[in-house]
Amino acid sequence: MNPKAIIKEILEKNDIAHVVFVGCGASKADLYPAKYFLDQNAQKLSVSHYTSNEFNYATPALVNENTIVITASLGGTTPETVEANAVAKAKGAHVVSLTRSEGSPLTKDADYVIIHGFAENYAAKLEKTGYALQLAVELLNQTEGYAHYEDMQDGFDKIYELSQQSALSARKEAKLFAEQFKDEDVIYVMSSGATHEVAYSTSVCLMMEMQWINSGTFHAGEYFHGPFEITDKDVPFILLMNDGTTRPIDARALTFLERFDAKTAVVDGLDYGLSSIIEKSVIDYFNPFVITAVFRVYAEELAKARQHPLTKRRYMWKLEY
Ligand SMILES: N[C@@H]1[C@@H](O)[C@H](O)[C@@H](COP(=O)(O)O)O[C@@H]1O
Repeated sequence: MNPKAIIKEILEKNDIAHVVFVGCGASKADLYPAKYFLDQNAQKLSVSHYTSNEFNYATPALVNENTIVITASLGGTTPETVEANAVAKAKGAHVVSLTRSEGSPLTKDADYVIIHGFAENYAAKLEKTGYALQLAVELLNQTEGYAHYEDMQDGFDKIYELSQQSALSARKEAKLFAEQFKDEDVIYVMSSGATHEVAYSTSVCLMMEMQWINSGTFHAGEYFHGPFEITDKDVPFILLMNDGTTRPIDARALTFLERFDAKTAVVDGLDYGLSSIIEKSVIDYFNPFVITAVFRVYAEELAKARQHPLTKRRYMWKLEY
């Protein structure tokens, strides 16, 4: 079933007052644009976003038959996300799960399953984010109404191709980035708006997990409330810049980084032509797609330059924990 039909069917059963997004690591971060969209646009729906075990151990009181719980797990086996489905179902919530693994444990307690791509190309890696956002848009439109619904549909029609092409065009810049940053012991990552948790997953997954590089991450607005004290010549930062409402937040951070000659890699939605194909009314929500696709190429080049494959682990899938 597609997101529109899923939301329609749920609304035929119950009124929906709450939506809760649940996942771990990149799968948590990939749900963030949908949460951000609803935060920005919903007048009545309440919205929250949890790492799975926080949801399991401290389940919010509002999880009931008037709640949709949207979970995501790429492999469909992350135990705490599988458990989140059981917790949500036991409370009577409507459970929608996003995974690329048909028949995986995650699907057991899910009322609805959406299977997404991943490995096929750079665009496929964005499908999880896209389906979550589509579910959010449908929920808003079918409950409260949403004035820019058509602009969003148009965006969904175009964003995958743009992101794929953007990633393919980024190889040269990515190689430069890799050469410049390959010997760094620590790299800080920041962004704002719907891209805020792309910065988070870039830091915790691509830097720490997949490259074993120390990293910290914070909202670009928070940079001025602590982190900027470590800014100095050649201190390494990655700034994921949005082409949209929160650009002034990112730009303010960039100005400060440049003022003190920090070593700054910028991936900017503006450079990839987002505004030429996406309506201004909804552009904020599509920045994470293009920036995620482009930064994947940066991470691949960093891995090559450091001779540390993105797949290398010492604990994950090797130990019980
Ligand atoms: N690099 C990934 C994480 O980013 C991922 O989110 C987590 C959970 O995996 P899954 O999405 O399969 O639940 O596993 C690894 O850590």
